[in-house]
Amino acid sequence: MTNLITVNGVTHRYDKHKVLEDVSFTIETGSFVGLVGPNGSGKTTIIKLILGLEKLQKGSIEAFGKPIEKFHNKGHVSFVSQKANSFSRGFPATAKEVVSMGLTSKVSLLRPTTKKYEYLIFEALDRVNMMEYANHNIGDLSGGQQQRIFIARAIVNNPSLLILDEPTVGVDTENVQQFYQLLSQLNEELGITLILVSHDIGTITTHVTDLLCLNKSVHYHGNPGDFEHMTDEQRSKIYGHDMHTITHDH
Ligand SMILES: Nc1ncnc2c1ncn2[C@@H]1O[C@H](COP(=O)(O)OP(=O)(O)OP(=O)(O)O)[C@@H](O)[C@H]1O
Repeated sequence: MTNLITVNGVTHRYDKHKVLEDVSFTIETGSFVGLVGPNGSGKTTIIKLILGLEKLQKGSIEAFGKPIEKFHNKGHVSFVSQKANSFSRGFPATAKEVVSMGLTSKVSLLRPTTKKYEYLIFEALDRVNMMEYANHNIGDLSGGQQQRIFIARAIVNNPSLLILDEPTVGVDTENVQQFYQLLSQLNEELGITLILVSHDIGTITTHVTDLLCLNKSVHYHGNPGDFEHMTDEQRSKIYGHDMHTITHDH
């Protein structure tokens, strides 16, 4: 397997507050990585650095074999944030239109959608089992259905890497398992490498291929099965209350 992302010795501060310290890890092509850690442990910060949304201060990051400073994301990397599913009822866009926004680099919103792009939009809707909701208003859908539409928007460009930040926030508990199954399908059938940022360490270990525990530094990176077989004491050393060393102030 090749490395899609290589993070090497990254340290990051907000003013004097050090939130990441000497963080190194690799994300292999085709893997499904669960990035977990307590509140304020630096998960969003490392994602922002990988996405080039935060300037690198110390260390290096390579994406697709290029230094992050020189990597131009032309649809290779897609991102779904936890805030994606906050559309209010009656928001004036259909599910189909929301998915088409994922194609904006290829197609102007002002031009009528061509047949080729329609096909891509319906293919993405089909992937997330939301074809029948194509013409529904996004605001009328449930949190879980909206999140599926945002996944469709994120995959319509055929990305190699999909990063999801707490995507199950707002998804009903009974639909969370189905949601994780959908992510596994995207990983296994479409070969999309996934990074799933989550607090939900108990549930995700059964779905991901790699577990990455971050709390300012990397506390565990490896097989989720090995992590599951550890004693509570071992786990809590890696991911427990004694790891809440960083205050959460946002
Ligand atoms: N732009 C910012 N300016 C100052 N401090 C920040 C900024 N963004 C994050 N922080 C602080 O940096 C620390 C790490 O935040 P980050 O959002 O990366 O953690 P997280 O693990 O994603 O947290 P959560 O799980 O709560 O989303 C926190 O203490 C946070 O308050």
